[in-house]
Amino acid sequence: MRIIEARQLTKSFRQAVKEPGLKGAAKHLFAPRYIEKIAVQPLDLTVEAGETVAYLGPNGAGKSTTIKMLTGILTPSSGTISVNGINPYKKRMENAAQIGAVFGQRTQLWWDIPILESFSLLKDIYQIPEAVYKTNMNQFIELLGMSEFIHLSARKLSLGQRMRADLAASLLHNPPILYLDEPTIGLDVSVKQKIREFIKKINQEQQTTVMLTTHDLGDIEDLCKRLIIIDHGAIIYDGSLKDVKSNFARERVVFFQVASPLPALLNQLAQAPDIKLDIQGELEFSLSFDRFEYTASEIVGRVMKHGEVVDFRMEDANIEQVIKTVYDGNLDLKHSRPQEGA
Ligand SMILES: Nc1ncnc2c1ncn2[C@@H]1O[C@H](COP(=O)(O)OP(=O)(O)OP(=O)(O)O)[C@@H](O)[C@H]1O
Repeated sequence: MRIIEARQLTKSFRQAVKEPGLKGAAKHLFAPRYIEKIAVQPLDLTVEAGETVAYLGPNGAGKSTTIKMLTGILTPSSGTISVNGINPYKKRMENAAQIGAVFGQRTQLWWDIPILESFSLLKDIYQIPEAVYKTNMNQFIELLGMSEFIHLSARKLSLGQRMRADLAASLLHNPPILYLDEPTIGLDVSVKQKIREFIKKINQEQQTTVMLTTHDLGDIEDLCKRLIIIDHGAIIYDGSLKDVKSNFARERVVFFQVASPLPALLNQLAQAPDIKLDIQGELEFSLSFDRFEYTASEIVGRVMKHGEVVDFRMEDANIEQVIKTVYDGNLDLKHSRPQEGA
């Protein structure tokens, strides 16, 4: 079942153009100038119930704007959205009842009252039946290890404790959809693990649909079967973590062991601008190259023309580098192509 469906969704903002300094501010006051910033281009997005999706992209790509439209905080400039059959910006209250959301720095807990009382207020706001509330509370306190801080106010909690309390708060009303913004940022390894296990359990047991933004490869590997990458407001990739590597990992390294030194070849390669030579020993060296420019067999063939190759092995850029490239905004789409053979 399709739980989130957006068609040709766009969002533009009017941004003020101001010259720097006092003079610029004064000029803007009398003759304001604006440009239209397209944050989201016509975007089609479908998420099935029970999926866990990582929504990634560099700063300013349009992630928050999309999520804000899905949660009903922002009205789209054009296009349609249906979240569990509801138009989120027209029926904001109804939409709020069916989603949970944890947005990084902002908390939905009351700063100065004990967590337990915040939960109790949320129970009233969402009109959660007593039995559901009790079951969820007990389960969340245990799974997220919250018993030692449940009587403290949000103000007194560490970041990891507050994140756990926020996560629990967002799920008290059993929403079928959960939006998470950087759920493990700044947390230590054991808290990260707890949070990931909790999200996984909720997803598996209750079929909660999860959509999250994260810089953490561990979150993606542990939780998300599907990745959507957005850049300049448009979706540039939608698929698995494994396939993102074959689409975007550019660097490939081949390590060689040769029977005798190959000075002519090495001299020639040292001058090639697009192949990087790294000498490890008299008979061992590696060549790094762009796999969208060369195939590994071309590289191995070149070396074999000059002498006997005893052994060679290949390494691709790791997935961590690919995710870093996503966030640096350096994915080269022109050259991206499906997985090639060696
Ligand atoms: N309220 C606003 N007014 C004007 N421009 C905005 C507004 N909100 C977002 N933008 C612009 O829209 C573009 C997309 O921003 P958005 O916050 O969606 O990106 P993002 O992918 O979430 O980035 P980040 O990872 O930095 O949070 C940016 O160029 C941003 O400057």
